[in-house]
This record gives sequence, structure tokens and C-alpha cells, in this order.
Amino acid sequence: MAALQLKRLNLGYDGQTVVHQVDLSLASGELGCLLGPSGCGKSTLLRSIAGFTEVLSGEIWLGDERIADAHHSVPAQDRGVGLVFQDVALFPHLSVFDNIRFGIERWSRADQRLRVDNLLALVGLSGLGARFPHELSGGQQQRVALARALAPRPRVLLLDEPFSGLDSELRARLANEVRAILKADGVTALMVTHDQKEAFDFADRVAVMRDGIIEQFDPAYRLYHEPRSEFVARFVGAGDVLPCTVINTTQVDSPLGILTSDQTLGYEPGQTMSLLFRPDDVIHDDDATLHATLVSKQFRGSHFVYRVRFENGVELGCLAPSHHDHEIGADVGVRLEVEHLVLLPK
Ligand SMILES: Nc1ncnc2c1ncn2[C@@H]1O[C@H](COP(=O)(O)OP(=O)(O)OP(=O)(O)O)[C@@H](O)[C@H]1O
Repeated sequence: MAALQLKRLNLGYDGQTVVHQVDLSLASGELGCLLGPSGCGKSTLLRSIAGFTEVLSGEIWLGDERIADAHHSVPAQDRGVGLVFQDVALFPHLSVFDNIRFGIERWSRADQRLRVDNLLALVGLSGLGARFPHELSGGQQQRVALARALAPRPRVLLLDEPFSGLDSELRARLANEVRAILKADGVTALMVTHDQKEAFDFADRVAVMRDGIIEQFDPAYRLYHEPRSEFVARFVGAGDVLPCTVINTTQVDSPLGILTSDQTLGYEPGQTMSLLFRPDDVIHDDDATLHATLVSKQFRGSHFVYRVRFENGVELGCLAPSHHDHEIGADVGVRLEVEHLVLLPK
């Protein structure tokens, strides 16, 4: 049984629907993410699960309990949902230990101590229970907030842009760390972010949202390599789209010649489609027979991302090994490595 299930969910404000017909489910222990541009409805969706936004139609289930539909709604405090927000909001006058203990005060003293000690160890803060929030770094405070939300063993944990107040290096590290912590505790969680890297670091599956609908809900690898729409393709990574015409079950005619896929394409011959090129499909290679002009380059440490222009004017992003520091305007060799062609509707 799914730990969290949204069925044909419609949400909105003042008679206006902002989330449309959303279906989504998370298995027990699964980590999901809502990823999308500002205003697409991510927070509205998350708030409806927490019990802060009413349901216009559709249903929200936690395990075998229907917690909300258009006619009834279990109060937020009775849902067994844990929350972690961007603003950490720890109680400044309580110690770390007492902050974490806050939601389990009705447990026995011994159980409280055991749970808090376990959580402190889980979030890597053993020995810091007596400190106060102002004596911790931003990242440590966020981990205390996480431990506090986890203490009562919520049925599902909701995280709304939990790292957005932190600097970029810490964000990347925390997304991974929090993932490991939640996996170790077997927690089911749904996080909201507009940061693709954070979503990829954190989640088992990512739901890409646009204008109140979920365009695709898949593991990161699949979103990147098998996006179902141009919007998803562009939102989860760099890429270029060229027009092409389907020739047969495995080949297309493109501005870069005839390309062959290692998988059946599933489109009718003669259909015109968009063909996706990721920079990692286009590799700079001094020995390649295909040539292009280097238009721009970005150094990324381990590699360069080149922009190359072919004779017919087509431009693509291209990966180059870190030590291939060619001059802008140089003629460079390029190898196309597109075994799996990604065709998108035009
Ligand atoms: N309390 C509210 N009253 C009226 N409209 C709202 C309210 N909250 C959000 N909206 C509208 O609903 C839509 C979705 O907003 P929501 O906050 O869910 O988006 P989001 O994807 O989380 O955006 P962001 O990444 O900027 O937080 C937007 O058009 C927003 O203006």
C-alpha cells in the first residue's frame, strides 16, 4: 500500500484552481520531490497534505486513511505529518535536546531520552544536546529542525525548500545528508524545490510540475535521459532541440544527417519531431571527422562545456575534457554519441 497517495487532486484559492488533477503516490520509505518553476503550485500541493490548504476535489490518503477530500478534512495536528520549512524556527530559549523533544513530551521520560539521543546520532550532532540554537551553524540548525520533525515518527515528512536559506555548497551537501538520514530511519518524505541539483541529490523520484500539473514523475536518470516533453528536458538539464523527420523505426533525418537509435522510436515514418541533444551526447574529440567552430566555452573544473557551430549554422552544447583548452573561433573535432535518440513532440 502507498504511504501517501494523491488522487485527481484539484486545489486553488478564491475560486481559482492552481493545481489540476494531480495523481501522485509514494511507497513507504520512498523520497519524492516536487520540482518546478516559481508559482507552478508546489507549495500549494505540499500545504494541502499538511492540512493548510483545502481540497476543491479529489482525495489525499495517508496509508489506508483518507485524510482529505472536498467534504471532510482531518485537522492538520491530527494527520501525523512532519514539517520542515525554509525558516528553521527552532525555539531560541530551548536547548537542542528540548527542541527535539518538543513533539514527544507525552512519551515517558526514558523513551524521550532514547529517541532524542538516537536522533542526535542520526543527524550527526551527538554531544550537542545541551547547546542552544544560536550556538549552532546554519546547517546544524537545519539538522536539529529535521530531528525535531522526525521525533514523533510522522507518517510522512514534508520539506518545503528546506535548504534555500543556506549557501550553495552547504545545500548540495545537506540534500545528500538528509537523504541518507531519512533512508536510515525509513521515513517517507516529499520535498519541494526549484533547484534541479537538489532534487536529484535528494529524491528517489522527482515530479516535474508546470502550471499546476505534473508533467512527469520519474527517477532523475529517466527524467534526464527520457524526458517526455521539451519542458521537462529543459528543466532538468542543459540541452538543445533540433527538428527532425522520422525515416523508419530506428532512424531520423536531422540537420546533422541521418541518426540511428539503438531503440525502437515508436513514431510513424514522415512524422516531424524535436530531437534532444544533451551536451554529453556531443563530445569534443581531436580525431573526429565531423568538425565545428568553437563559439563559447565554460570551464567546469573536471570538463569544459563548449558551444560549437556546425557548417550549416546549427549550434549545440558539447563536452570537452578539462585539458582541451581550445581558443574561441578554433575549428574543433566533434563526435556525436547519440545511441538513444530522444524524440519529443513538436
Ligand atoms: N494564499 C494564496 N492566495 C491566493 N493565491 C495563492 C496563495 N498562495 C499561492 N497562490 C497562488 O497559487 C499559485 C501557486 O503558488 P505556489 O506557492 O503553490 O507555487 P510554488 O510552485 O510553490 O512557487 P514558489 O517556488 O515561488 O514558492 C501561484 O499563482 C500563487 O500566486
